Amino acid sequence: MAVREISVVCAVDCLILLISFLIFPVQMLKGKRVIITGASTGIGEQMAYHLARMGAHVLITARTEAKLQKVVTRCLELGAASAHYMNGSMEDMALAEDVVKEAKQLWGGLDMLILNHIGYTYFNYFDGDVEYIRKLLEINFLSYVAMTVSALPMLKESGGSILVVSSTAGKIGIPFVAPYSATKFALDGFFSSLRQELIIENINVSITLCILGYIATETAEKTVSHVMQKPGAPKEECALEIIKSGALRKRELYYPYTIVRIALLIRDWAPEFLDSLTRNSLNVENVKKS
Ligand SMILES: NC(=O)C1=CN([C@@H]2O[C@H](COP(=O)(O)OP(=O)(O)OC[C@H]3O[C@@H](n4cnc5c(N)ncnc54)[C@H](OP(=O)(O)O)[C@@H]3O)[C@@H](O)[C@H]2O)C=CC1
Ligand SMILES: C[C@H](CCC(=O)O)[C@H]1CC[C@H]2[C@@H]3C(=O)C[C@@H]4C[C@H](O)CC[C@]4(C)[C@H]3CC[C@]12C
Repeated sequence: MAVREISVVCAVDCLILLISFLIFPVQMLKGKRVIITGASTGIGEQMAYHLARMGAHVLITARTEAKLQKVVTRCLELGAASAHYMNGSMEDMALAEDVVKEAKQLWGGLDMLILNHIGYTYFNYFDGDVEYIRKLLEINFLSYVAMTVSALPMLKESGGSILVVSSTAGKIGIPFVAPYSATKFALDGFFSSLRQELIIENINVSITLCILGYIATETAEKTVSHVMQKPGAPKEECALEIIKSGALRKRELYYPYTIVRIALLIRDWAPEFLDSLTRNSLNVENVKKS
């Protein structure tokens, strides 16, 4: 991409960030009751910290209790109105429902449900393991549906928001992530259809689908840095953009905006060209069949 294009892209990004900052008063989240799943590390952890700084009540989930305890402690230091955790695997649909019950127990209601966790994801040629796909669908998709079903009554009462964290791999065909991509495409199908039904029924619950490019989290860098030709985007800024898009009840978030938005535009007008661009954006020679 020539220098001129890069400067235009950066200028557009800066303008978008400036506008969204100007129209997003941080006090919007003060006192709000928020569940964040997958918040022991990565983007989820950063979302918990941003919400804490905004004075929200947070209930965070993941499997690793020790990490959750540290995040809760940090959230309280940062100014959270309250901070609690529940640990367990989202393979267990009962846990998905119990987290929502805990929010009702703690707060008597819920304002924002942030569905963010994912199960172990490899970055390699699909190995034919159908059982792995079944398990990943349970963790990355069905648990999101189960939590939504449990949370909807409280969200209808509060006029709240559902934030679904997805990926460009949930909108376009990217090699080496077939099982993961299937779970993210499923999220788009289910939540985009549910959003239509909520509008038809005049139910004031927003659904924001967050389409993310490569983000510099520890897990992602460990998994793909050897294949990526550019560094990931900052997880802290990504987390803030997710929260802002949900608070402003946006239909979809694209982050990094320009990269993801251009990819989706090319997808609709020249899909084969995008497929070629995507393959060329990776050091595919570094992906060794396991
Ligand atoms: N990083 C990136 O490049 C991109 C990320 N995204 C999306 O952003 C979201 C967050 O990604 P990222 O921060 O990188 O992920 P991380 O791997 O950093 O964090 C994943 C979180 O999910 C938890 N988790 C893992 N397995 C389970 C399980 N079985 N049950 C419950 N919780 C579980 C982890 O904690 P624990 O292990 O303790 O359970 C952790 O808190 C995901 O939805 C991902 O698809 C989208 C595009 C790009
Ligand atoms: C390579 C993709 C970016 C293509 C581009 O040119 O922008 C990345 C976009 C989404 C990434 C995957 C993702 O959604 C998160 C997964 C998180 C796991 O921890 C492992 C890494 C991911 C499979 C990650 C891999 C790079 C992307 C496909």
